[in-house]
Formats: sequence, C-alpha cells, structure tokens
Amino acid sequence: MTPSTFSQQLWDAAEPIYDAILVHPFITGLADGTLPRESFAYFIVQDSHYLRDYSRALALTAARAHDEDEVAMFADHAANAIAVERGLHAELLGDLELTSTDVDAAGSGPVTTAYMSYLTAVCATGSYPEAVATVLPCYWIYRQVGHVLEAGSSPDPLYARWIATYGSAEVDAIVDRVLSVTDRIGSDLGAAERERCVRHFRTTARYEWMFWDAAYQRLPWPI
Ligand SMILES: Cc1ncc(CN)c(N)n1
Repeated sequence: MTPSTFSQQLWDAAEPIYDAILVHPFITGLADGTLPRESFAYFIVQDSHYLRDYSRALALTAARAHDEDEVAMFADHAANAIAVERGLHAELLGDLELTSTDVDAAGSGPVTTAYMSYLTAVCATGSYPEAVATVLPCYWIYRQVGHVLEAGSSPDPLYARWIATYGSAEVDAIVDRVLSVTDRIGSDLGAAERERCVRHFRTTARYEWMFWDAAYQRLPWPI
C-alpha cells in the first residue's frame, strides 16, 4: 500500500531500525533500571557533544527554508528546544558527578563523530527537504521511545527523569510541528529527491541505534 503521507513513507523505511532500538539492551535497561551507570554516563557525555552539532545542523536547516515560519521554527529549535535538553544534561551530569571539563576531556567518540559529520554534511550541502529528512529521526525516534518507556518509567530516578523529558507533552508539540512541515514539503517532491530523503532518514535512524549501542558498549576509538 502507498503510504498516505511523506512522514509515513519515511517512517516505513526505518521501521525495522526503530523496532531494533526498542529491544536494544540500552533501552530495556533504562526501563528496568539495569543499564550500567557507566553506559548512561558515556551516553550523556557523548550526547552533550552531539547536541552542540545538532544545534548547528538545525540552524543550517533554518537557513535553507523558504517559508518564514519554518525558518523561525528551526532557528527557534536550534536555540531553545536544544536548551531544554542541555538543561537536562546539566542536571544529569551533576548527578553523575561529571563536569563540563570531563565532557571536553572525553571528546567525541567514533559514532558521535560520524553521526555529527553526516548531519553537518547533508544540512550544509543538501536541499532543504534533505536537511529536514536528516534531522527528523533525532526528534521523532526520541519522542516515540519516550512514549513507549513512559508507561512503565524506570525504578532508577535518573533514568526516570530522562524518560519523562522525552515522553512530555512539550516534546510532542515540537515533533508534531516538524512532522507537519515534513508532510508539506513531501507534497511536491520529485522521485529522485524523495529517494534521497528516504536514504538520509534511514541513515540517521541507523545512527540513532548506533549511538545507543556505542553507549551500551562504551565504545572507544579503536586506535
Ligand atoms: C543522539 C541523539 N538523538 C536524538 C536526541 C533527541 N533530540 C538526542 N538528544 N541525542
């Protein structure tokens, strides 16, 4: 069956990746509290690096938009939506007894660097629809994971706080708005550009799985 909307077409292309995310031990460990603290700390440190470049990728996406409301939305997300996540990180880093010096000293790991580089390259050199498709898994997958985990939360208060942020109504409203922009863009895309968007969406959805997997393993640079 042909997907009814562009966002549905993108989601369908990445659904097996999302299904694999839901059963990854990082995610099941957040939910049942068995995730090792060291893996969560690796994740928060790497995510602090990631958000720096994600914010830039959103600013590049804003610069590529033609519709004034969409320029304003992505620019606002680059500044403010990210600020909510930074606030969460600051609290969690404090609880993990880590500082911004520790974040800088750790540097960005192999998967973080690869994901950030891909985001930056597409948002800097691709079209506006390609940029939107590339940044979308970050918004959408976290919202979905937040909702799934929210039902049972976590016995671990740190993990419960993380879950509550991504399962919140505030995140819902942000993601719904981005999805409606995605569907508007998709209504007049040619086949070749549509295919490029699907490829970018699937690639960054894969990076989302890899990001959690790297944290679970506390993956170092091999050399
Ligand atoms: C790697 C990653 N992906 C998504 C999100 C949610 N904005 C995040 N904080 N970090």
